[in-house]
Amino acid sequence: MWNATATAAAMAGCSCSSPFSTPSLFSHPNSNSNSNSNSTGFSSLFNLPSKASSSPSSTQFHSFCLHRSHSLLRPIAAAVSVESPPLENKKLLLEVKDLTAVIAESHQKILSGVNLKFYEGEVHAIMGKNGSGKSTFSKVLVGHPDYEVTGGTVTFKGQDLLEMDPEERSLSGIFMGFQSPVEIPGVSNADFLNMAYNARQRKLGLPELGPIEFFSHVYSKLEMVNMEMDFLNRSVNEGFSGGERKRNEILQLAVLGADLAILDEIDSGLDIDALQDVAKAVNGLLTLKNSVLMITHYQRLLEYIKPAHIHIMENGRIVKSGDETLASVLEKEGYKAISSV
Ligand SMILES: Nc1ncnc2c1ncn2[C@@H]1O[C@H](COP(=O)(O)OP(=O)(O)OP(=O)(O)O)[C@@H](O)[C@H]1O
Repeated sequence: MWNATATAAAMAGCSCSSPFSTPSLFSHPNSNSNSNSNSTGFSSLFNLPSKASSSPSSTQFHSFCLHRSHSLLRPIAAAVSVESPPLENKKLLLEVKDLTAVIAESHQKILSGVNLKFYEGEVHAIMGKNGSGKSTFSKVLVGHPDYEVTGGTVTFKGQDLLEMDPEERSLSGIFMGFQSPVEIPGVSNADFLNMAYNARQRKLGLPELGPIEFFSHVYSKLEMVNMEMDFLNRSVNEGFSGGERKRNEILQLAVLGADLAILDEIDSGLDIDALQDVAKAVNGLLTLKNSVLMITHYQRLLEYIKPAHIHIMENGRIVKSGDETLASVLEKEGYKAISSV
């Protein structure tokens, strides 16, 4: 099922019915919270004008996906890679083997045998021509219902990811930041985040946070992405500019956390300052355990968030992998320099 955790997970970068937008996660206003946050909400607590209500319905969350985990995040400087331990000490985070997938409705093949190995704490980037399958790959990882896996395996933290529904994927620590973040009219950003956070806490058997405690948690994250407090009171992504939506995705990631954050074109539509803010925030979330998979068309993002590995996708599979020099070759010579055909 695609639910709030999924939504949250998806909003944090996924797609739809479970790790991110699950209705079940939002359907317990009187659950065992230490704060009754769902019924009170940020708006009333802080006297913010109530532009958005605080009661998202399950339907509102159904078209999202999302992500997250709540690992502790250690800030580091922007444009600085986390120093990796030697390979033999690294733990395998994600292993994709011969993954094939089709569009569920039409059975059109999009992924034709993706292979990828990802260790904890690593940053990877996937580049490739328009339509090569990058977004499809990321959506398949979070369990987007538009796609059907037809072959191959995906192991995440030692578990069969393909056996999990989208919400379980989110709860297991995958977050997806979408290329086109979805609006949730009538639901304030703060209440959405608080509910998504508490939904995850509930699922993990951890204490929930009421509006006041949650405000402290979210306030420092706002600073991280250089967003004004007013954004907390606005409906999720409604009326946000393209750049504000991208910042909001990273805010969700910062609030919810993730072992693996998948960021689909997080740099698109960002001005130079916003790109630096977003990159700094993402770098601030990296630890020896937290990992990022970026999808991008541009080398400039990779100048701020340094990937250890760059992969080129073509016709639904990874045709070349290398270090950052691959991005420089692409920038100078285009995809013809590395095309497999
Ligand atoms: N739900 C869908 N319905 C129809 N076609 C789809 C669907 N999802 C993906 N496709 C098609 O699959 C191909 C790969 O799409 P995808 O979005 O994964 O490419 P991409 O590499 O992310 O492209 P871009 O760089 O332009 O974002 C495209 O031809 C796209 O039109």
